[in-house]
Amino acid sequence: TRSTRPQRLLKAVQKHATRGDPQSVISAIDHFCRHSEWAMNIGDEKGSILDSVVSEVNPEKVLELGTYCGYSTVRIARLLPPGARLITLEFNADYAAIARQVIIWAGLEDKVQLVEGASEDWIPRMKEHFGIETFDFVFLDHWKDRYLPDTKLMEDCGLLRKGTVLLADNVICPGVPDYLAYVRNSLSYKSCYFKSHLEYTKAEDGLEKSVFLG
Ligand SMILES: Nc1ncc2ncn(CCCCCNC(=O)c3cc(-c4ccc(F)cc4)cc(O)c3O)c2n1
Ligand SMILES: [Mg+2]
Repeated sequence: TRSTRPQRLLKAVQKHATRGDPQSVISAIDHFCRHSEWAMNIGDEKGSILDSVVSEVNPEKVLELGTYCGYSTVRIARLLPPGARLITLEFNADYAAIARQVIIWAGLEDKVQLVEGASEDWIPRMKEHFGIETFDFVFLDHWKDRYLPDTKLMEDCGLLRKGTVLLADNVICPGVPDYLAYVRNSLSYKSCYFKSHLEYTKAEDGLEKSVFLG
């Protein structure tokens, strides 16, 4: 049977990227998505904004919601200090299998724990299952109608602390209007918008950075 797009993306990484070199993995995926097949990675333009926010926060504990093929996982993990940990949740087993291979090709498997399952099932188990107190940085890139309920769930589970930074992808396209209204109007968040473009296109999209005030 015909291969899947994530399988073809992984093949492009294994063909063009150097094992253990995260930047070459990022470049190989961006080249594949620009010149072969579009895929819903955050991409290079929004990816640079992600890089700058991660570098500013310099987090020890990171949660990523929605792994897909591991592109943003690699972007984040390559910037983490020694000993820092990234937990990434992926619902789709086929995507998770590809992402595991992409993360290994980048040589970042020691910093990353990929968990298969739904965010709503795993967020309540972060403390007892992973020994996590609170997260320093959360990247939201999963089902757009789960951004808001999962943010409230993280609050209720005590996973956010004064200063935790949430960064949300796709706040314009596909869009997360309920989440945006919440973080922009809540007295518990200081929020700002980074205008950009939908990955590999000219369409508008952007990232919303929201600092939890406790
Ligand atoms: N609850 C839970 N827990 C854990 C999980 N793991 C995965 N999922 C499900 C996530 C399914 C993929 C989410 N991402 C997107 O849908 C997405 C779409 C576009 C896009 C598409 C077509 C267009 F024409 C324009 C824009 C662009 C993006 O950058 C996107 O990120 C989970 N859910
Ligand atoms: Mg996205």
